[in-house]
Amino acid sequence: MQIDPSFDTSSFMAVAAASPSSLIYTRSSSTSGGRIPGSARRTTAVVMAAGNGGGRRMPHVLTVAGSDSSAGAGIQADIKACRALGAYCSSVITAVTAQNTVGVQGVHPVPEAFVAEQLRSVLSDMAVDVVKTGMLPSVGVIKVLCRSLQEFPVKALVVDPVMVSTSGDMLAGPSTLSGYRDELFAMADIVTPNLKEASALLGGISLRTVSDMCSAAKSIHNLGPRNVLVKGGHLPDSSEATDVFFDGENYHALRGSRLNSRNTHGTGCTLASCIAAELAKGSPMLQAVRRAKTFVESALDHSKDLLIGNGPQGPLDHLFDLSSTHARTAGARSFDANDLFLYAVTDSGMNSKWGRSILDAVEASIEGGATIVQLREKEAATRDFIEAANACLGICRSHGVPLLINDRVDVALACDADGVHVGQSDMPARVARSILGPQKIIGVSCKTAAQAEEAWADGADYIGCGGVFPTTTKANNLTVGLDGFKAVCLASKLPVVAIGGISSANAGSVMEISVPSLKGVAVVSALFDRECIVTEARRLKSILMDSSSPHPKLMV
Ligand SMILES: Cc1ncc(COP(=O)(O)OP(=O)(O)O)c(N)n1
Ligand SMILES: Cc1ncsc1CCOP(=O)(O)O
Ligand SMILES: [Mg+2]
Repeated sequence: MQIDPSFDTSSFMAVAAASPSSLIYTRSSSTSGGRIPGSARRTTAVVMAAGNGGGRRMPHVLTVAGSDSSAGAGIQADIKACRALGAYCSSVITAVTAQNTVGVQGVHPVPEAFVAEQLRSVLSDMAVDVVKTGMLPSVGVIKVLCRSLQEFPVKALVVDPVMVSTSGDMLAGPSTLSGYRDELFAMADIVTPNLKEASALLGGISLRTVSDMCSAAKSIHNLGPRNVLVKGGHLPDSSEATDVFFDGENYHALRGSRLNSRNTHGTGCTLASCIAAELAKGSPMLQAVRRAKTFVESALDHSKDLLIGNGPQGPLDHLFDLSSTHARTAGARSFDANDLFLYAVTDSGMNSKWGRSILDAVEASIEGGATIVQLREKEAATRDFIEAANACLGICRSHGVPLLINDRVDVALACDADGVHVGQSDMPARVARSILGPQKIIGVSCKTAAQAEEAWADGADYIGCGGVFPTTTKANNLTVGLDGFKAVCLASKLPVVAIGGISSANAGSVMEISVPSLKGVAVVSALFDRECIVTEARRLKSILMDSSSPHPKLMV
């Protein structure tokens, strides 16, 4: 164990506390310094063994970054952002900074050997999924990190090449550029420079347009990372905040509106941490980037009237959703409309045709990328339905995928599913809402703008609109066609998922109508009446990803 020479070792000592699971640092005049006594190490090991016996795993991000005393950026932002997206975040501190909403008043780097020790402590024990880097104050720290990652490989590495703070203060000198370019980038799954950082990495070139950003993304990609996101938040003369994502083949312009707010401190750290959290949860890269961007936009919006500090740059409230936990009891709901992206609806007839259990079918759809599952079991006896729903819930919960029950509010209640989907001849959404309470998800089938308006007024969370195309899965179902579907999307105040006759052959044409309320497609036969559900789900997802970019791909 390393001790910082400036640390007053005479006044602290590590002792094993009476409670076997904790180590407490107490003030003492002993000369045993900061070393963890052998007995304490053994105690820790015993607890570790006991703790590994079973239980719930959480997606785990390790942030390697600097501490920001104002808690708007750095380690503090990373921990809050990861938690907001459902990931655990451990932290290795590379520097302690004194900063506030005015600027950075001081930087105190942590000795490289102690960064190495922190890395070893976390990586050797905690089953980290994704490492995210922020402020790396020296080439030495970068080298230490690379060595640690070679010794303890993780699933993904997200590199935010932090150099300058939002206030314009230097956080890592130009000497770190070679460390990024020659060592770290080759190990990175994604690098997320802003315009200034991209320019610095490329020798100071000027970046003024989206086309410049594409060229910069390509040049940075040539340095080794698998993906590059150049953030254009500071692009001059633009009313939009366009980021360019490059995966080595395609460029995606990810557009968002530029929000006028004083509270933007830490948005870069937050974005990279959200990407890391999404990757840790299993999202593919582009989806992780999109979700991260959506989260940052929401956090910016929720924080625009926050008053913290007297300087020009205030922090975000990353945990704004906690306030809606209180609001939820008063009516607001927890529902992420992005979950409608690839909506899998089960069919027992198709499962028996292919000799599959409902459990295997649901599991395969999730493995292939389904983002929400609906059990539509028209023939099942109530008891069997509840049993199947309980089993499917186990799978869905372990993957963070919501599970809805079609038609049967009683079954949803019995198994505590995430919600229900009801049609125009099922229980009215208003009644379902009063029975299920404010936190459950409620979807309603709508074929007209008037029905969409009613669903909204009844307190639904989303609408399913179709059949967009003819289908044999649902008898006597009226087809609304792409035009009818688009009209409902335009009128709907709720997010919309398309349904009816959708397959990999036409999913692109649905998403390309590009109305903001359209969030995804719901499919039955295109997944469950196929030989390999995983393959079909993957195929559909990749079509959806390619066609649902807010703006067409930019090819340069
Ligand atoms: C997502 C989604 N949209 C529409 C439906 C159809 O529901 P409904 O109109 O009640 O018809 P049935 O599915 O119950 O036959 C759906 N299930 N899911
Ligand atoms: C349940 C439902 N509601 C409207 S169309 C439909 C069936 C969709 O099935 P498929 O995806 O096989 O066309
Ligand atoms: Mg129904």
